[in-house]
Amino acid sequence: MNNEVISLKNAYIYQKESLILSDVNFTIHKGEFVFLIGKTGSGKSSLLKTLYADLWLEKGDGKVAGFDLTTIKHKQIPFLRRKIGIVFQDFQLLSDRNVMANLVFFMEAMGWSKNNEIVSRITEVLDLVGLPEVLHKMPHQLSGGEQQRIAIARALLNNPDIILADEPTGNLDPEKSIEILKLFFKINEVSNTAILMATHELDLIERFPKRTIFCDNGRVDDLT
Ligand SMILES: Nc1ncnc2c1ncn2[C@@H]1O[C@H](COP(=O)(O)OP(=O)(O)OP(=O)(O)O)[C@@H](O)[C@H]1O
Repeated sequence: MNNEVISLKNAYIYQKESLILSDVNFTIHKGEFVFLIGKTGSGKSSLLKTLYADLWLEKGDGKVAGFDLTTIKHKQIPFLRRKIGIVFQDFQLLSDRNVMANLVFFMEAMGWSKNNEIVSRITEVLDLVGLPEVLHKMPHQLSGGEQQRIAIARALLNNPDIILADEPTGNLDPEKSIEILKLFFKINEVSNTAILMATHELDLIERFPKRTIFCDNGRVDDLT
């Protein structure tokens, strides 16, 4: 059985006409945890955006969760996104509604319709991120670390094949960053979801060594 969730072969990553990364080659399998490191501006976000089809893969081959990035049609992108959980640095919760309404909004957009299934999945993911009691809180009533946990819960709702996390600890202090990283390790272990986490915080990687892919000078090296 092919258990690849990401595969890039001779891929070239562009932002409009600018070539950002050349000849990118790596594969990530189901259940792997991988760091994506590189300085600011080295192309980590551009690479992740290509993986969730926010940028087109114009040259080379790429597959994510069974979708071919070179031939994917616009109308298939929501189906690709259902197989990927995306976590951003700035959490991106809807500030005008509570945690429950944030998660319900996302699930309805993703096609969930049965109330009992929605409620039971929300309970499961909030338990998994260690925040079962915050359903009725507004985002501004939560700390940064808690908001990021809710964003991670949201990313887990569809039981994705992989989570793509773009600097998820970038807005958090060192102690909270480690808590979030440990939460990703737990999710990776418990649900066997692959995780690709972009960071420029080398101290995190030194402390918790894992497979690491490195963006530098327009190239990507698999350091493992
Ligand atoms: N929307 C855009 N249009 C044109 N160029 C862009 C765009 N977004 C990013 N770039 C350029 O692409 C290059 C890579 O940026 P990218 O954001 O992918 O790097 P990064 O490693 O994620 O950095 P950071 O950690 O600061 O987000 C940079 O030179 C940046 O200026």
